Amino acid sequence: MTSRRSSLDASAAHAGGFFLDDTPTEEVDRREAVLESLAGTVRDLVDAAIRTTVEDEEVLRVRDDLAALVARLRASQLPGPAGVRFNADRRSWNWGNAVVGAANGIAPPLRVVHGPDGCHADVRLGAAYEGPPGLVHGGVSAMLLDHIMGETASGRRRTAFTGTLTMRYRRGTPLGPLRLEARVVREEGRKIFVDGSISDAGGVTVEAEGIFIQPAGTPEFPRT
Ligand SMILES: CCCCCCCC(=O)SCCNC(=O)CCNC(=O)[C@H](O)C(C)(C)COP(=O)(O)OP(=O)(O)OC[C@H]1O[C@@H](n2cnc3c(N)ncnc32)[C@H](O)[C@@H]1OP(=O)(O)O
Repeated sequence: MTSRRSSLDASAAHAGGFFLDDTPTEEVDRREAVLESLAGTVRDLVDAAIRTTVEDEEVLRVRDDLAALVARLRASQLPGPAGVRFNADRRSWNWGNAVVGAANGIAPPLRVVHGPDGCHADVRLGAAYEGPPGLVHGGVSAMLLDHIMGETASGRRRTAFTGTLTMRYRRGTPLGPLRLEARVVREEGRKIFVDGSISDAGGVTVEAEGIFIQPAGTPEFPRT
């Protein structure tokens, strides 16, 4: 069994909530791809577990097989959550993040695209995100908007925490392909006002307004 502590345990410096890590970008990219492939299978597992109709005995056998696989991954673990890290190239990674974490099988995951006028992301939500029958859970919609709006406020250069997030659910958001959009409306000192929305093929289903705050004393910190 190989153990992989390396520099992922290092936290020699700290900038705007990000921890400096001396892992080279090439190794970060390689490891991220490996964890991402595992998370994809975990996501598939969650969907399969929700929708399975196999007999009880088979469900229990699969449970036991999975417990053995969990024990293999537990053979070497970080002491706590994955956190947010960056290296000397300013490559940042947050593999456990609830919305975009590459290693997080319960993250959709959202792939946020930064553009000149804000951010957008295309995502397909399946059975694991259901609230009302066939529709996205309202809390999931809020979580995804919170993230993309927060990333829009941060603009990959500063830390911005959600202060207030106001949601307007205009109609049910169907499971399936969706688009999220967010843009900065205005800034007042450390306050960044952001609008966001979720749309399906028929138009906007959810609108949100948020006030994101740059915590006092956090430096600007450009990153990729
Ligand atoms: C790159 C990754 C992006 C990820 C995006 C994900 C976004 C998230 O989920 S963040 C997690 C959820 N949010 C949190 O946990 C935040 C918890 N709250 C806090 O940390 C603090 O209350 C924080 C940072 C919001 C404000 O703290 P602080 O910097 O001390 O604020 P403070 O100095 O009192 O106020 C500064 C200004 O903001 C305003 N303000 C403070 N809190 C709020 C609030 N909750 N809502 C609206 N405005 C607020 C104040 O009125 C003040 O305005 P003005 O300058 O006009 O008087």
